[in-house]
Amino acid sequence: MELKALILRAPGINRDADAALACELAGAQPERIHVNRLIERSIRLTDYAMLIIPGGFSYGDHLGAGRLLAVDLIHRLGEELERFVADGRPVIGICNGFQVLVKAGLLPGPLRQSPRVTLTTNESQQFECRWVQLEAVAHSRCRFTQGIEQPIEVPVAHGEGRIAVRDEATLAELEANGLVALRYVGEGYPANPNGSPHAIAGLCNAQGNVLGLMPHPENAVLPHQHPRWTREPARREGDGLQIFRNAVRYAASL
Ligand SMILES: NC(=O)CC[C@H](N)C(=O)O
Repeated sequence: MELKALILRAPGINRDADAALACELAGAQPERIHVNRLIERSIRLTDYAMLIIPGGFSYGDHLGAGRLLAVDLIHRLGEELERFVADGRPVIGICNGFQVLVKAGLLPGPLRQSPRVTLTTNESQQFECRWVQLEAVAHSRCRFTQGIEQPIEVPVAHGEGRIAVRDEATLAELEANGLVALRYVGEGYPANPNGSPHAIAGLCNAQGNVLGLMPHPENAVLPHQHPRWTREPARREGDGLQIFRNAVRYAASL
């Protein structure tokens, strides 16, 4: 069965082709769709099995990374998106896409509750661009990190990747409810590139079907994307592909 993945495009989004390749390698059929096509209803979100919001600099990161695209999503596509999520369909926001999901209130959710989590400027006060190690949190509710038992290597490239929470209780709640999906491996900077508390790299919603992460698994799908691919034993594929494969498998099971 053909499983269609909607890869959202918007002004300034620039990793849509990478996300499309990752979906294709994972067995889905990606379509890169501009947000305006959804807003004018010439294309329906509900015709797709999964949604990917890729990385980039949507609307030039004005008013804070992800903020303006989040406004589009809440105010012009809110109901459709809410239904999509409630139906349990996979939504993955990568880097700028994660920022969009958080600023739209879809992560950690529930939508329309006053936001207690945001993403803000890296502690280093600079854009961080390098490969990092990630671990999947064992007891997380996330559907797409299941079975990832070894640390994985993927790149990061962001200026506003630090999780900020309203209070300690919020952080404790994220942990206790299994909403922390991924962490950076290693103590402090530079292993944790942005200074997020508890080294959080990715969050999911309570249903586990919405994942947002700062690193870029879509740029770690082919063996030769890895920086040591000529020096280390042959890799069959990039570590990031597991996340997309899990999402496709889960979407197919719905
Ligand atoms: N690669 C990205 O998606 C970057 C996200 C955002 N523009 C930032 O700098 O934080």
